[in-house]
Amino acid sequence: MAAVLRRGASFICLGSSQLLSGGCKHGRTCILPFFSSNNRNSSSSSKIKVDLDSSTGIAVVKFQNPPVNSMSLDFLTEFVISLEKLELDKSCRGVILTSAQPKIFSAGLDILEMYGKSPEHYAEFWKSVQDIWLKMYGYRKMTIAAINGFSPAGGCLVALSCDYRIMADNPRYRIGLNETQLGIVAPFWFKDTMVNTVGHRTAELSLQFGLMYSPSDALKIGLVDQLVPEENVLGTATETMTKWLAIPDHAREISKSMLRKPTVDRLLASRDADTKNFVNFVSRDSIQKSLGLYLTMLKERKE
Ligand SMILES: CCCCC/C=C\C/C=C\C=C\CC(=O)SCCNC(=O)CCNC(=O)[C@H](O)C(C)(C)COP(=O)(O)OP(=O)(O)OC[C@H]1O[C@@H](n2cnc3c(N)ncnc32)[C@H](O)[C@@H]1OP(=O)(O)O
Repeated sequence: MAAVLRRGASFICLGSSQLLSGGCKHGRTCILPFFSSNNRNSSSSSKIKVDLDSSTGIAVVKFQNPPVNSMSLDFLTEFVISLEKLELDKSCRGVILTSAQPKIFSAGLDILEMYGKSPEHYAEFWKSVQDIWLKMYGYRKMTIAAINGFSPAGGCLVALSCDYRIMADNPRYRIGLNETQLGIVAPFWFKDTMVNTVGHRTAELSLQFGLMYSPSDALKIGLVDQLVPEENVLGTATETMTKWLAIPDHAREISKSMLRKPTVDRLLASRDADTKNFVNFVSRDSIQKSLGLYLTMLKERKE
């Protein structure tokens, strides 16, 4: 089991062979955070970097999983633990998600986690995908996606699960739920998240074609809320967060919950069936073949 080590203002999770303290979620052992007295608390595990400024209440969570921030099981586990920790931290009021990788927000789910593995592995992976969406879509604190690069499929879902989306105005970037182009199907909660953001008709076109939108088209359909020059993405996200934080937390939080809880509850009511569906679907020979061809296509593009 991969170790999650957070140094400085942080906590440490280790595999079961290195037990150090009481249990935490995800079957890992955690030493809970120790914060220094200054206003900035930084922590960096291998794939997620967290920088919390407790004087403003704003945390920046950076994806750092080169080359493309694909969401592997380890990435998702570290990501959900970071969000949980920030949700419990009273000095944090809002979270900005962005990427430490140039030109890529996230390439979405790690296709290698869905290819050539056992049914048990697919189930474990899918539960971690559900976990991150449930955490993000129902997150109590304000969230902004600062989308500084390509954002297909799972990357788009993460952005859609935030309260506000700011994207770099670079015409080369793309964002969208492109699952059908890989020969797979976005599950109902990906679809619900898209419908809740862009409306039913746009989602029909978007999901069936697996459309990837340029930043200006994404703005037109309401998939993102704002475009800014690439170098201003994080700065604008911080300014925007400051404006949102002028709203009393409890009022914003209850409003968000009223709007999103029914969507979250749909998955909570059928998590096991959804996992079984995924495992059956992804284990099919035809789906494995599609994913294999897509991986080959990604590699051959470079040659
Ligand atoms: C009815 C029942 C329904 C039940 C539900 C069933 C199924 C639902 C299933 C799944 C839902 C999945 C959602 C997803 O997120 S799938 C992932 C979709 N992602 C993509 O399509 C993105 C693919 N990648 C790209 O387009 C480009 O890589 C990108 C534009 C992001 C970056 O381009 P760039 O040129 O910079 O980099 P590359 O050279 O292409 O890539 C470098 C390296 O990384 C590998 N790679 C890229 N993306 C992924 C990925 N998502 N997973 C794993 N690996 C990835 C790529 O192959 C290169 O590898 P290498 O050649 O260096 O070894």
